[in-house]
Amino acid sequence: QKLTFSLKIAISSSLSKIHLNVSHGRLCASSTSFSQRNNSSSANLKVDHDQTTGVAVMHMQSPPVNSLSLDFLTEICITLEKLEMDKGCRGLIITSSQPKVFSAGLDILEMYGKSPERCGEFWKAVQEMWLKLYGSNMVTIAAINGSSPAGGCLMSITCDYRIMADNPRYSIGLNETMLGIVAPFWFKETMVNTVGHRNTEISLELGLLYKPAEALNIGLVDQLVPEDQVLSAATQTMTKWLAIPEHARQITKSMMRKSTIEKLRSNREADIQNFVNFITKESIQKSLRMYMEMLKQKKA
Ligand SMILES: CC/C=C\CCC/C=C/C(=O)SCCNC(=O)CCNC(=O)[C@H](O)C(C)(C)COP(=O)(O)OP(=O)(O)OC[C@H]1O[C@@H](n2cnc3c(N)ncnc32)[C@H](O)[C@@H]1OP(=O)(O)O
Repeated sequence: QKLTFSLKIAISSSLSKIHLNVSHGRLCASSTSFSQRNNSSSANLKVDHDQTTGVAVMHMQSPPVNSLSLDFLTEICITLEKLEMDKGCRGLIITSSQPKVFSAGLDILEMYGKSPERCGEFWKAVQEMWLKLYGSNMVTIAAINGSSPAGGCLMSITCDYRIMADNPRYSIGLNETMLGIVAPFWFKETMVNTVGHRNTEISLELGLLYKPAEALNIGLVDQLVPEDQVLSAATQTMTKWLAIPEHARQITKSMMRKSTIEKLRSNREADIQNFVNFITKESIQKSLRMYMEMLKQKKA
């Protein structure tokens, strides 16, 4: 199974290279389509692709809380790759089918008690998801219909636009320090690019999770809507973004993001090594164990 996932990531990476050569200025006409149905027991994603609008909605449905495991990340990467290659898909909305949670972030169990090799494979998949999403030529909108801590927040801020359910029970933020771990430079830079240096400094050092109104106030999300309108608001916003001349929007996006992307692209191996060395430390493993116990206690 491990080999299969490595292979999938490898295929996915090479497709990405092909894509980079052909993606700018692609035509908008819809000729091909990709659809993924939720009728397989292994599928944690449902993709509804409306070929008439060119918009795909990716519903995350990995119970209980859409935590990003290696399997789930691999599934997301393959789906992103297929949609990116599909000329008929110009916009992507990411949302959750799980109640109350957009995504609980990286799967803590992937970082606890695992071999260095497995940790490395996991981190490569995290990088891959970020590279695909942050560098996507599609218009990407996060329809955040639940809590979105850490990796869930990262996923949201890699999108072009964020719409969150106006429910004070939900929160969003890069809370890594609360787990005794450190958001790597590319998490940090994505956050700086979203809310600025000072907000990021406070937010990351304190591991803050923001209520929707606070998140709107610092620009971590762009819009709040009633919970039952998150998807419709995302669809409306998508229409506006898709009305902009495509090549101009794509080049502008690339100009804004390419230095951050390039920094990770040219340092992937070192970044993996850094993660593995850090996460496998005895003291960090202890912090993760305590955090997981705290999560269980909170439930009891
Ligand atoms: C050099 C770089 C080094 C390191 C960089 C690493 C960067 C890490 C990034 C991350 O994303 S770390 C993950 C951080 N995530 C969190 O802190 C979220 C923790 N979860 C929660 O706060 C809540 O679960 C919730 C998302 C708000 C949902 O709350 P709810 O009450 O609805 O559910 P509950 O808490 O009962 O959880 C259900 C079930 O799921 C398990 N769970 C929750 N989150 C995770 C997770 N991220 N990974 C794995 N498992 C998770 C939780 O323990 C429960 O399990 P149980 O049913 O078996 O008890």
